Amino acid sequence: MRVLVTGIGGQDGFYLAQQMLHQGHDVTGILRTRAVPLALSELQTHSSQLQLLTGDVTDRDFLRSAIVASAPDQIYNLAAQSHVGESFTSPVPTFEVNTLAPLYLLELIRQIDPHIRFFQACSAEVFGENPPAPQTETTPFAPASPYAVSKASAFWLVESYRRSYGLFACSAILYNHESPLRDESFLSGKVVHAIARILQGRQQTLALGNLDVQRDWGFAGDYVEAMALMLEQEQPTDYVIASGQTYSVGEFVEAAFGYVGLDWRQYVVVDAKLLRPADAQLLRGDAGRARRQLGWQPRLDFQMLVELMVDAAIKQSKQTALSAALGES
Ligand SMILES: Nc1nc2c(ncn2[C@@H]2O[C@H](COP(=O)(O)OP(=O)(O)O[C@H]3O[C@H](CO)[C@@H](O)[C@H](O)[C@@H]3O)[C@@H](O)[C@H]2O)c(=O)[nH]1
Repeated sequence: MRVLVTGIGGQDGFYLAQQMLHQGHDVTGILRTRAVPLALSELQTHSSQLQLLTGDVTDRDFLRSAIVASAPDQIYNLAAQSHVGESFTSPVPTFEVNTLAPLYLLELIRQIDPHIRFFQACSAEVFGENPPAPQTETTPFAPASPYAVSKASAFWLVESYRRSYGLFACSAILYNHESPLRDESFLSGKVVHAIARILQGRQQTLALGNLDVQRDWGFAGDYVEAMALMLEQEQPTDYVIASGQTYSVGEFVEAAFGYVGLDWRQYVVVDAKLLRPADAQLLRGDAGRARRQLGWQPRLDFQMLVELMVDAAIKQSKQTALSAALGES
Protein backbone atom coordinates (compact mmCIF):
# COMPACT_ATOMS: atom_id res chain seq x y z
CA MET A 1 0.00 0.00 0.00
CA ARG A 2 1.07 3.61 -0.59
CA VAL A 3 0.29 6.27 1.98
CA LEU A 4 0.69 10.03 1.94
CA VAL A 5 1.18 11.69 5.32
CA THR A 6 0.98 15.47 5.75
CA GLY A 7 2.71 16.86 8.84
CA ILE A 8 5.18 14.00 8.92
CA GLY A 9 7.60 16.22 10.86
CA GLY A 10 5.34 16.16 13.93
CA GLN A 11 5.22 13.48 16.61
CA ASP A 12 2.16 11.73 15.12
CA GLY A 13 3.74 11.83 11.68
CA PHE A 14 6.83 10.10 13.00
CA TYR A 15 4.97 7.34 14.85
CA LEU A 16 2.56 6.75 11.97
CA ALA A 17 5.39 6.60 9.40
CA GLN A 18 7.29 4.18 11.65
CA GLN A 19 4.24 1.91 11.91
CA MET A 20 3.45 2.05 8.18
CA LEU A 21 7.05 1.29 7.20
CA HIS A 22 7.14 -1.57 9.70
CA GLN A 23 4.05 -3.00 7.96
CA GLY A 24 5.82 -2.81 4.61
CA HIS A 25 3.97 0.15 3.12
CA ASP A 26 5.46 2.93 0.99
CA VAL A 27 5.28 6.27 2.77
CA THR A 28 5.44 9.71 1.22
CA GLY A 29 5.62 12.42 3.84
CA ILE A 30 5.10 16.14 3.51
CA LEU A 31 7.34 18.42 5.54
CA ARG A 32 6.88 22.17 5.84
CA THR A 33 10.59 22.97 5.76
CA ARG A 34 13.73 21.29 4.49
CA ALA A 35 14.93 20.70 8.05
CA VAL A 36 14.24 17.01 8.75
CA PRO A 37 13.66 16.27 12.46
CA LEU A 38 16.29 13.93 13.91
CA ALA A 39 13.97 10.98 14.63
CA LEU A 40 12.55 11.14 11.09
CA SER A 41 15.96 11.37 9.49
CA GLU A 42 17.01 8.23 11.40
CA LEU A 43 13.89 6.50 10.10
CA GLN A 44 14.81 7.62 6.60
CA THR A 45 18.32 6.19 6.84
CA HIS A 46 16.86 2.78 7.62
CA SER A 47 14.19 2.72 4.95
CA SER A 48 14.16 3.18 1.21
CA GLN A 49 10.34 3.14 1.36
CA LEU A 50 10.15 6.59 2.93
CA GLN A 51 10.11 9.61 0.59
CA LEU A 52 9.96 13.17 1.87
CA LEU A 53 8.52 16.16 0.03
CA THR A 54 8.88 19.74 1.18
CA GLY A 55 5.93 22.05 0.67
CA ASP A 56 3.09 24.06 2.11
CA VAL A 57 -0.23 22.30 2.69
CA THR A 58 -2.05 25.57 2.08
CA ASP A 59 -0.74 25.51 -1.51
CA ARG A 60 -3.35 23.61 -3.52
CA ASP A 61 -1.12 23.10 -6.55
CA PHE A 62 1.59 21.62 -4.36
CA LEU A 63 -0.93 19.22 -2.79
CA ARG A 64 -2.16 18.22 -6.24
CA SER A 65 1.35 17.41 -7.42
CA ALA A 66 2.08 15.48 -4.19
CA ILE A 67 -1.03 13.34 -4.68
CA VAL A 68 -0.35 12.75 -8.36
CA ALA A 69 3.31 11.87 -7.71
CA SER A 70 2.69 9.52 -4.77
CA ALA A 71 -0.58 7.96 -6.07
CA PRO A 72 -1.62 7.06 -2.53
CA ASP A 73 -4.19 4.51 -1.37
CA GLN A 74 -4.58 6.49 1.84
CA ILE A 75 -3.95 10.08 2.94
CA TYR A 76 -3.42 10.97 6.61
CA ASN A 77 -3.82 14.68 7.20
CA LEU A 78 -1.75 15.33 10.31
CA ALA A 79 -0.45 18.78 9.34
CA ALA A 80 -1.81 21.37 11.74
CA GLN A 81 -1.26 24.53 13.66
CA SER A 82 -1.73 22.47 16.81
CA HIS A 83 -1.22 25.07 19.54
CA VAL A 84 -4.53 26.05 21.06
CA GLY A 85 -3.04 29.10 22.85
CA GLU A 86 -1.31 30.36 19.69
CA SER A 87 -4.56 30.24 17.72
CA PHE A 88 -5.76 33.31 19.63
CA THR A 89 -2.85 35.35 18.28
CA SER A 90 -2.68 33.67 14.83
CA PRO A 91 -6.27 32.78 13.90
CA VAL A 92 -5.86 33.20 10.13
CA PRO A 93 -2.85 30.86 9.66
CA THR A 94 -4.62 28.46 12.03
CA PHE A 95 -7.63 28.36 9.72
CA GLU A 96 -5.53 28.11 6.58
CA VAL A 97 -3.64 25.05 7.79
CA ASN A 98 -6.35 23.38 9.88
CA THR A 99 -9.41 23.95 7.69
CA LEU A 100 -8.47 25.05 4.20
CA ALA A 101 -5.83 22.35 3.73
CA PRO A 102 -8.20 19.45 4.55
CA LEU A 103 -10.78 21.05 2.24
CA TYR A 104 -8.21 21.14 -0.56
CA LEU A 105 -7.34 17.50 0.11
CA LEU A 106 -10.98 16.39 0.04
CA GLU A 107 -11.57 18.27 -3.21
CA LEU A 108 -8.42 16.83 -4.77
CA ILE A 109 -9.38 13.29 -3.73
CA ARG A 110 -12.78 13.79 -5.32
CA GLN A 111 -11.21 15.07 -8.54
CA ILE A 112 -8.13 12.83 -8.83
CA ASP A 113 -9.16 9.50 -7.31
CA PRO A 114 -12.27 9.11 -5.11
CA HIS A 115 -11.02 5.69 -3.95
CA ILE A 116 -8.27 7.27 -1.86
CA ARG A 117 -9.11 6.83 1.83
CA PHE A 118 -8.77 9.98 3.95
CA PHE A 119 -7.96 10.44 7.63
CA GLN A 120 -8.40 13.80 9.35
CA ALA A 121 -6.90 14.55 12.78
CA CYS A 122 -9.64 16.31 14.72
CA SER A 123 -9.44 17.39 18.35
CA ALA A 124 -11.24 17.06 21.67
CA GLU A 125 -11.07 20.85 21.79
CA VAL A 126 -14.22 20.87 19.62
CA PHE A 127 -16.26 20.09 22.74
CA GLY A 128 -15.48 23.49 24.24
CA GLU A 129 -14.92 24.82 27.73
CA ASN A 130 -17.45 22.91 29.82
CA PRO A 131 -18.68 19.82 28.02
CA PRO A 132 -20.50 16.99 29.81
CA ALA A 133 -18.06 14.19 30.67
CA PRO A 134 -17.18 11.76 29.28
CA GLN A 135 -17.50 12.98 25.70
CA THR A 136 -18.47 10.62 22.89
CA GLU A 137 -18.93 10.95 19.12
CA THR A 138 -22.43 12.33 19.76
CA THR A 139 -21.52 14.99 22.34
CA PRO A 140 -22.44 18.40 20.87
CA PHE A 141 -19.60 20.62 19.69
CA ALA A 142 -19.10 24.00 21.38
CA PRO A 143 -15.67 25.12 20.14
CA ALA A 144 -14.24 28.06 22.11
CA SER A 145 -10.83 28.91 20.57
CA PRO A 146 -10.01 29.69 16.91
CA TYR A 147 -8.11 26.38 16.96
CA ALA A 148 -11.20 24.49 18.11
CA VAL A 149 -13.42 26.19 15.52
CA SER A 150 -10.91 25.36 12.76
CA LYS A 151 -10.86 21.69 13.78
CA ALA A 152 -14.67 21.57 14.11
CA SER A 153 -14.98 23.06 10.59
CA ALA A 154 -12.63 20.43 9.18
CA PHE A 155 -14.66 17.73 10.94
CA TRP A 156 -17.88 18.88 9.26
CA LEU A 157 -16.17 19.12 5.88
CA VAL A 158 -15.10 15.49 6.22
CA GLU A 159 -18.66 14.55 7.16
CA SER A 160 -20.03 16.54 4.22
CA TYR A 161 -17.72 14.92 1.65
CA ARG A 162 -18.47 11.47 3.07
CA ARG A 163 -22.21 12.03 2.74
CA SER A 164 -22.25 14.00 -0.49
CA TYR A 165 -19.67 12.12 -2.53
CA GLY A 166 -19.40 8.77 -0.76
CA LEU A 167 -15.71 9.30 0.04
CA PHE A 168 -14.07 7.01 2.58
CA ALA A 169 -13.19 9.91 4.86
CA CYS A 170 -12.99 9.83 8.68
CA SER A 171 -12.05 12.09 11.54
CA ALA A 172 -10.55 10.99 14.84
CA ILE A 173 -11.51 13.21 17.76
CA LEU A 174 -8.10 12.99 19.38
CA TYR A 175 -7.49 13.79 23.02
CA ASN A 176 -4.12 15.06 24.28
CA HIS A 177 -1.47 12.61 23.20
CA GLU A 178 2.17 13.06 24.01
CA SER A 179 5.55 11.43 23.55
CA PRO A 180 9.27 12.08 23.99
CA LEU A 181 9.00 14.02 20.70
CA ARG A 182 6.81 16.72 22.28
CA ASP A 183 8.47 20.12 22.36
CA GLU A 184 8.23 22.72 25.09
CA SER A 185 5.35 24.60 23.53
CA PHE A 186 3.08 21.90 24.98
CA LEU A 187 2.56 21.42 28.70
CA SER A 188 4.00 17.91 28.89
CA GLY A 189 7.19 18.76 26.96
CA LYS A 190 7.67 21.96 28.92
CA VAL A 191 7.44 20.13 32.26
CA VAL A 192 9.72 17.18 31.48
CA HIS A 193 12.46 19.29 29.85
CA ALA A 194 12.37 21.70 32.79
CA ILE A 195 12.82 18.76 35.17
CA ALA A 196 15.85 17.58 33.19
CA ARG A 197 17.44 21.04 33.46
CA ILE A 198 16.55 21.37 37.16
CA LEU A 199 18.33 18.06 37.82
CA GLN A 200 21.40 19.44 36.05
CA GLY A 201 21.25 22.69 38.01
CA ARG A 202 20.53 24.67 34.84
CA GLN A 203 17.01 25.84 35.83
CA GLN A 204 15.54 26.92 39.17
CA THR A 205 11.85 27.64 38.52
CA LEU A 206 9.13 26.60 36.11
CA ALA A 207 6.41 29.11 35.18
CA LEU A 208 3.08 27.57 34.23
CA GLY A 209 -0.47 28.75 33.56
CA ASN A 210 -3.64 27.01 34.70
CA LEU A 211 -2.88 24.01 36.94
CA ASP A 212 -6.52 23.06 37.60
CA VAL A 213 -7.73 22.17 34.12
CA GLN A 214 -8.11 18.46 33.51
CA ARG A 215 -6.97 16.56 30.46
CA ASP A 216 -7.21 13.02 29.13
CA TRP A 217 -3.59 12.20 28.29
CA GLY A 218 -2.36 9.28 26.19
CA PHE A 219 0.70 8.14 24.23
CA ALA A 220 0.99 9.26 20.58
CA GLY A 221 2.36 5.85 19.54
CA ASP A 222 -0.92 4.25 20.67
CA TYR A 223 -3.09 6.87 18.98
CA VAL A 224 -1.59 6.42 15.50
CA GLU A 225 -2.55 2.72 15.69
CA ALA A 226 -6.18 3.82 15.95
CA MET A 227 -5.75 6.10 12.91
CA ALA A 228 -4.56 3.21 10.74
CA LEU A 229 -7.33 0.90 12.00
CA MET A 230 -9.95 3.51 11.10
CA LEU A 231 -8.97 3.40 7.45
CA GLU A 232 -9.01 -0.41 7.40
CA GLN A 233 -12.73 -0.68 8.23
CA GLU A 234 -15.50 -1.57 5.79
CA GLN A 235 -17.39 1.65 6.48
CA PRO A 236 -15.99 5.10 7.24
CA THR A 237 -17.01 6.84 10.43
CA ASP A 238 -15.58 9.12 13.14
CA TYR A 239 -14.09 7.94 16.42
CA VAL A 240 -13.18 9.40 19.79
CA ILE A 241 -9.61 8.34 20.58
CA ALA A 242 -8.88 8.78 24.28
CA SER A 243 -7.65 6.99 27.37
CA GLY A 244 -10.80 7.64 29.40
CA GLN A 245 -8.64 8.76 32.37
CA THR A 246 -8.44 12.38 33.42
CA TYR A 247 -5.72 14.17 35.39
CA SER A 248 -5.25 17.85 36.16
CA VAL A 249 -2.24 19.79 34.90
CA GLY A 250 -1.15 19.94 38.55
CA GLU A 251 -1.31 16.15 38.78
CA PHE A 252 0.81 15.82 35.64
CA VAL A 253 3.37 18.14 37.18
CA GLU A 254 3.29 16.30 40.51
CA ALA A 255 3.70 12.87 38.85
CA ALA A 256 6.65 14.06 36.72
CA PHE A 257 8.52 15.80 39.55
CA GLY A 258 7.66 13.00 41.99
CA TYR A 259 9.12 10.37 39.63
CA VAL A 260 12.59 11.90 40.05
CA GLY A 261 12.11 12.56 43.77
CA LEU A 262 11.49 16.33 43.53
CA ASP A 263 8.73 18.31 45.27
CA TRP A 264 7.11 20.34 42.48
CA ARG A 265 5.95 23.04 44.91
CA GLN A 266 9.55 24.20 45.32
CA TYR A 267 9.90 24.92 41.60
CA VAL A 268 6.55 25.74 39.99
CA VAL A 269 5.23 29.29 39.89
CA VAL A 270 1.95 30.33 38.32
CA ASP A 271 2.29 33.11 35.76
CA ALA A 272 -1.00 34.81 34.86
CA LYS A 273 0.40 35.65 31.38
CA LEU A 274 0.25 31.92 30.57
CA LEU A 275 -3.50 31.67 31.24
CA ARG A 276 -5.59 31.38 28.07
CA PRO A 277 -8.61 33.55 27.18
CA ALA A 278 -10.61 30.31 27.03
CA ASP A 279 -9.51 26.88 28.22
CA ALA A 280 -11.41 23.59 28.32
CA GLN A 281 -11.95 22.73 31.97
CA LEU A 282 -12.36 18.98 31.78
CA LEU A 283 -11.73 16.74 28.79
CA ARG A 284 -12.41 13.04 29.20
CA GLY A 285 -13.13 10.89 26.18
CA ASP A 286 -15.15 7.70 25.97
CA ALA A 287 -13.41 5.62 23.28
CA GLY A 288 -16.06 2.88 23.47
CA ARG A 289 -16.77 2.96 19.73
CA ALA A 290 -13.05 2.57 18.92
CA ARG A 291 -12.77 -0.28 21.42
CA ARG A 292 -15.79 -2.12 20.04
CA GLN A 293 -15.37 -1.50 16.31
CA LEU A 294 -11.60 -1.20 15.92
CA GLY A 295 -10.53 -3.44 18.79
CA TRP A 296 -8.32 -0.50 19.84
CA GLN A 297 -7.11 0.31 23.28
CA PRO A 298 -4.11 2.25 24.52
CA ARG A 299 -1.13 0.33 25.93
CA LEU A 300 0.55 3.07 27.98
CA ASP A 301 -1.25 4.53 30.98
CA PHE A 302 -0.70 7.98 32.49
CA GLN A 303 2.15 7.03 34.84
CA MET A 304 3.98 5.05 32.12
CA LEU A 305 3.67 8.00 29.75
CA VAL A 306 5.02 10.45 32.34
CA GLU A 307 7.97 8.18 33.12
CA LEU A 308 8.75 7.58 29.43
CA MET A 309 8.82 11.33 28.80
CA VAL A 310 10.86 12.23 31.89
CA ASP A 311 13.43 9.50 31.16
CA ALA A 312 13.77 10.62 27.52
CA ALA A 313 14.13 14.29 28.49
CA ILE A 314 16.86 13.48 31.02
CA LYS A 315 18.71 11.36 28.44
CA GLN A 316 18.42 14.10 25.81
CA SER A 317 19.60 16.75 28.26
CA LYS A 318 22.66 14.67 29.20
CA GLN A 319 23.51 14.20 25.52
CA THR A 320 23.17 17.94 24.90
CA ALA A 321 25.44 18.71 27.87
CA LEU A 322 27.98 16.12 26.68
CA SER A 323 28.02 17.51 23.13
CA ALA A 324 28.46 21.02 24.50
CA ALA A 325 31.35 19.87 26.71
CA LEU A 326 33.01 18.03 23.82
CA GLY A 327 32.55 21.11 21.63
CA GLU A 328 34.28 23.26 24.23
CA SER A 329 37.24 20.93 24.77
N1 LIG B 1 1.32 24.73 26.62
C1 LIG B 1 1.16 25.07 27.91
N2 LIG B 1 0.02 24.70 28.54
C2 LIG B 1 -0.12 25.03 29.84
C3 LIG B 1 0.87 25.74 30.55
N3 LIG B 1 0.43 25.90 31.83
C4 LIG B 1 -0.77 25.33 31.92
N4 LIG B 1 -1.14 24.81 30.72
C5 LIG B 1 -2.40 24.14 30.41
O1 LIG B 1 -2.13 22.80 30.12
C6 LIG B 1 -3.20 22.28 29.31
C7 LIG B 1 -2.60 21.48 28.17
O2 LIG B 1 -1.99 22.38 27.27
P1 LIG B 1 -1.21 21.86 25.98
O3 LIG B 1 -0.23 20.82 26.32
O4 LIG B 1 -0.70 23.09 25.29
O5 LIG B 1 -2.33 21.14 25.12
P2 LIG B 1 -3.85 21.52 24.81
O6 LIG B 1 -4.04 22.98 24.68
O7 LIG B 1 -4.74 20.79 25.77
O8 LIG B 1 -4.02 20.92 23.35
C8 LIG B 1 -3.49 19.63 23.00
O9 LIG B 1 -4.52 18.67 23.01
C9 LIG B 1 -5.55 18.87 22.05
C10 LIG B 1 -6.54 17.72 22.20
O10 LIG B 1 -7.20 17.76 23.42
C11 LIG B 1 -4.93 18.92 20.66
O11 LIG B 1 -5.94 19.10 19.70
C12 LIG B 1 -3.88 20.04 20.58
O12 LIG B 1 -3.27 20.07 19.30
C13 LIG B 1 -2.83 19.79 21.64
O13 LIG B 1 -2.14 18.62 21.33
C14 LIG B 1 -4.02 23.51 28.85
O14 LIG B 1 -5.20 23.57 29.62
C15 LIG B 1 -3.11 24.69 29.19
O15 LIG B 1 -3.83 25.87 29.50
C16 LIG B 1 2.04 26.14 29.86
O16 LIG B 1 2.94 26.78 30.41
N5 LIG B 1 2.15 25.77 28.55
